[in-house]
Amino acid sequence: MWSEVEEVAKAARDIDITGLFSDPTRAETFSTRFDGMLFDYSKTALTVPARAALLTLAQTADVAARRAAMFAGEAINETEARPVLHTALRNLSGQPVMVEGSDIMAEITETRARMARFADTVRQGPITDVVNIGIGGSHLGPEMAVRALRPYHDGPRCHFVSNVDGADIADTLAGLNPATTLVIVASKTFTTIETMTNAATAQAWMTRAGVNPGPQFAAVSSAAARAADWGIDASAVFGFGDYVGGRYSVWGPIGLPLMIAIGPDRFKDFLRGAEAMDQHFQTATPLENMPLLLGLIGLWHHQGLGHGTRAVLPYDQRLARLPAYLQQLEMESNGKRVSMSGAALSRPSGPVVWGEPGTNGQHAFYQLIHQGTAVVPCEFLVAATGHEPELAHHHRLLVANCLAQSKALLRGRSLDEARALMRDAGYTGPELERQAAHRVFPGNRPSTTLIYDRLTPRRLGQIIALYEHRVFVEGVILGINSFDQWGVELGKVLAVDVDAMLTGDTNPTRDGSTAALVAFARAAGV
Ligand SMILES: O=P(O)(O)OC[C@H]1O[C@H](O)[C@H](O)[C@@H](O)[C@@H]1O
Repeated sequence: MWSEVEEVAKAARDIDITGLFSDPTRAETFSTRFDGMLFDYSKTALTVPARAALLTLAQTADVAARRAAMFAGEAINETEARPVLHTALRNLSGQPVMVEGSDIMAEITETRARMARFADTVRQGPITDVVNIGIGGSHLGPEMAVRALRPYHDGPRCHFVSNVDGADIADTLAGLNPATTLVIVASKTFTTIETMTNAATAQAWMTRAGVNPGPQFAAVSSAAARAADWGIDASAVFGFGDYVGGRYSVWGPIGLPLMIAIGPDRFKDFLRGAEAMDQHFQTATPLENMPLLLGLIGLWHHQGLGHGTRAVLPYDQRLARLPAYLQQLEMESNGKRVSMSGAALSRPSGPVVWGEPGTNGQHAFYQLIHQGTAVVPCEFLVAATGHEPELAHHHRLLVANCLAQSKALLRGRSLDEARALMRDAGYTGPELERQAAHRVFPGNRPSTTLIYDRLTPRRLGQIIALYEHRVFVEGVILGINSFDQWGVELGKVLAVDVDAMLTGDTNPTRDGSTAALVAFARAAGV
């Protein structure tokens, strides 16, 4: 299945990407547009035969059948025996979605309507601040989206607490008024130790201030009974089915802080954007299919060409948390070591994903991207226009920097160009040579750019859904289950054991390193 890709990848190592632009239609041939967005992947070493080999790979892995199975509610999350239906949360079409013979849409629609009523009430006051307590999938999505859509906020301020480190909740609650704060406890399982610890601390904070926490606590959870046991009124508990994975859950009740911040109508626009991407993913031809192409390019760079990481570089300060969000989405989904069957993988699974917004990253790690020894495929995202018309000159500079970076990665600077620079600066002889060597940029470094009109709720929905489906495409072709996360379990179990060591309730372990660290922490008064 991979042999053809391996062959074209071998040939691609000698390709000069700039040379590929001697074809004047390259930018058009290696890009695709959809609903206000242009995805340009022409600044990669992909050629027509290489792309064809990747498309064949997708065909052989039967991505289309797996995609149909996902949307149809088959239990494609095989290690947890569950369907994968986050897409149902944004299904506004009126079409049913069946799970084991019954339509789940009525429940989803009813919950969304309840959320909207709740959000409207909260938005009318006297609540001034909302604190979302959750971690992982119950945190990163709403935090990222709330920040991304700041220009659309017309509700109370939203804050997020995730870390079990008391510093997080202490810093967040400092300055908030318990009488006008709503706490949302967001946990799919309602057992996560960080979230339950923070929720109890928030409850005590309110009680200490003489405020009854009862009416000012809401819960978002699949475990409604546990939320009720915890004392949260059933009318303020919003549930979702276990067919929605944590890192795919921003579209439903986990998105409540976003709905409160921007209002139910705009939240619906956010869903509409994702729904449009779902349609596109299912119906667009392979050469126009943005998630399919993004997934194939991911595989091309990591499994094909062996680049170990990829950088996500949003030229958008409001997307500052997108890299963190994508780290969970991509690495928790595709950071696996066995295939669906349980057999060890014969090729690498998902790459390390990292990034920061531009232009900040330029003044930090872009040095390595341009001149380091590792090639880092870069995924740029940028809106053509911002939300501050009076600051349009800032935005133009932002766009210019984004496009300049992909151009610089592509063209680089040759030794001759560097020598000319040094000559102009007055250097001669061996010193000129030495100085010039430091100023060479190898270039020929691949990047893709997603450019869109502006970051509206709809666009954000499209972008997130695009990345979700990209992860799906990569996972199917790698033959792994992108929807479980067994790798996070062991550390949780051991944390309980180590906690008992820290309190002195059990003897230190035979692992000498941990024993020494525990002893140090105890001696310092942990
Ligand atoms: O929503 P919760 O049940 O509290 O889970 C929160 C998070 O913790 C787990 O450890 C998983 O790694 C994440 O996928 C999940 O989103």
